[in-house]
Amino acid sequence: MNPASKGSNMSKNNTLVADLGCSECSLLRKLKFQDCIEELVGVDIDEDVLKRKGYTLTPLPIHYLQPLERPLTVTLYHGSVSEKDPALLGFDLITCIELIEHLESDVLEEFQDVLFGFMAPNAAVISTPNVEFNVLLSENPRFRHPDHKFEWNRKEFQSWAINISRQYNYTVEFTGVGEPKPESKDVGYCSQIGIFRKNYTESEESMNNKKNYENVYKRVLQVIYPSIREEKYLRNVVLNIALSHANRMKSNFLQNLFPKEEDKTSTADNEKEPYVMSHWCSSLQNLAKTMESKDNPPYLEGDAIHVPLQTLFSLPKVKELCGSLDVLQNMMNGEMPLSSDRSAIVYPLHVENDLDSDISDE
Ligand SMILES: C[S@@+](CC[C@H](N)C(=O)[O-])C[C@H]1O[C@@H](n2cnc3c(N)ncnc32)[C@H](O)[C@@H]1O
Ligand SMILES: [Mg+2]
Repeated sequence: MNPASKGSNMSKNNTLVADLGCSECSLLRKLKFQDCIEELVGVDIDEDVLKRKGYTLTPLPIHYLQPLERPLTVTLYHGSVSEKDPALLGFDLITCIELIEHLESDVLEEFQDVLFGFMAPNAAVISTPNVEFNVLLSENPRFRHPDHKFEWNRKEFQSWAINISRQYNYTVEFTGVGEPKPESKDVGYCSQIGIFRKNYTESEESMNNKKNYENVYKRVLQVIYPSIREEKYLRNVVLNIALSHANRMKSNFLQNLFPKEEDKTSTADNEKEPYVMSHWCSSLQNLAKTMESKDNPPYLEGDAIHVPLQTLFSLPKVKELCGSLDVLQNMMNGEMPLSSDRSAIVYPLHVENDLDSDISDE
């Protein structure tokens, strides 16, 4: 879904985060693990780096085995932060980590307007080198990177940020990363950070106007993570939990019917008794007695072990994911043989006969 179609996202649970100048996508890879984020977007003017590193954001096999509880879409765009694209509207947070010092002054001016005037996220984080810290760097370079167009001291960055905040109705506070040693603490952080928060709620009319802008960014990657919000993945997760539990219950039940030699605590006569129907019945009666106190234990009916769905539904995770017994029944239906009233999974005993002889042979 295009984030732009979601309006201002002011009263919602899903969080949209974009990283401008995302380069090798290292921040996006970390943000992927934040449970509240449902849309992650990266933008960079360097298409090659996006194509080279984009694969690191794609789902792994484990994501299919253990789908996320929330939906998560990751999109990478090739484009310039000096251009307005409605794909970047409605975001909660936009980060620009070590980006602005790579922009020529005219591009920086356009970027200011694009970020704070057009994209207008609820919050923005901008980091840039603090040139005062450079005296502590071994080679003491003028600039830390050949592509830097400028490096600001704290006063320069703060006055730029405060001006912008006033102009676009944001509030800004400052912090940084990379503390100097105590004896040099006057130079400030290695990298300085401005955290901007929007002071207003954008009108629907203004949002709608912006949505009409033409899309100029080129999408180079979009991946949708498997999530239990999607029926097929939810079903897989529920069936995995419920069926492994059902299998365990059925095996325990069988074990009680046909105890291994060493498990038997019966009399000497009983130890010699072959596994004939009479033994079966007495085992069953004992089993029934011991399980009477438990809610909905497995039971034998006809020539099949029945595992009640109610028991599986009472597993906390299954209950949370299904919401109602009906939903669990529908998921099981077609997957496992069910009793005629659909209240239990049916495991025919004749299939187990081989197992029985295996057990008694051991
Ligand atoms: C120092 S890197 C950013 C590092 C990255 N944010 C991180 O945290 O690892 C600067 C990035 O900004 C990108 N960039 C430069 N000018 C840009 C522009 N006008 N629009 C979008 N990205 C731009 C560069 O291609 C580069 O990948
Ligand atoms: Mg830089």
